[in-house]
Amino acid sequence: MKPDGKVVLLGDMNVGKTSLLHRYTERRFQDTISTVGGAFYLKQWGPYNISIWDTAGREQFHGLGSMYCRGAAAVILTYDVNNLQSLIELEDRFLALTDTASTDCIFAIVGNKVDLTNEYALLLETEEENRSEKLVTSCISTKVQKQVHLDDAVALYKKILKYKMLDEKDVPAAEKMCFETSAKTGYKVDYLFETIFDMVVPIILRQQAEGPLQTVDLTNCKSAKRTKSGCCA
Ligand SMILES: Nc1nc2c(ncn2[C@@H]2O[C@H](COP(=O)(O)OP(=O)(O)OP(=O)(O)O)[C@@H](O)[C@H]2O)c(=O)[nH]1
Ligand SMILES: [Mg+2]
Repeated sequence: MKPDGKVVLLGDMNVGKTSLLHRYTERRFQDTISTVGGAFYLKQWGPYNISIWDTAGREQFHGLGSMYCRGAAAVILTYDVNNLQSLIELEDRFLALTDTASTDCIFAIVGNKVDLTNEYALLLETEEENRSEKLVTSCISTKVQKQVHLDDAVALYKKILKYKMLDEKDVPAAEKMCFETSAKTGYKVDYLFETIFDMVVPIILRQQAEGPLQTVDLTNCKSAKRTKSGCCA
């Protein structure tokens, strides 16, 4: 079955990409091993099949990233809120991989592992339905000061718009596209994926209306060759 649209998880090793996808698809947090290459999961969203690609953050698999991003309708750039370097890497190492994504690709920036921070209890307070969880987490004393703040993610989002030469007026607001999650507790994980799926639907419709041309690179190669020989003749 051919997926209608593609969502790609990118980010440094150990930030929790696989754990986020597991949490969403299997509804639990389990031990992971560092991803080799990449893997995808198919999600039925209304009448559409969306593939979610989990990629490897390790440097040695870096070359594969742009291949996974080809034609992507959304890219989820993931960092660890307790590791500033993981946010810096998104700009330095991962952003360029998204050059192969769809021209109207949506970008989300996700800070994972918020459960480890001392702000977590505060975040939960705003979430009425999580009152019981708050009691459990307040017993844990190993909380740390968050290293990366939402403002840093918002700043990166604005840099991405500049890099892509997009106008803030034409894309979803930075505040809407920067998320903080915990794959461990499930905090905001469904919200993240489902917000993205909803936003991907119009892109799927546009991709389908334009037909397969846009995603088949081979066609572009052929027409480029023809033009070249045309010039020589
Ligand atoms: N406390 C906490 N730990 C997490 C969370 N998400 C992931 N982890 C842990 O962080 C480690 C790395 O998680 P993975 O999901 O394998 O990370 P990844 O981004 O897929 O890493 P690569 O596949 O190497 O790119 C594992 O030990 C997870 O259990 C989270 O939200 N909170
Ligand atoms: Mg992984």
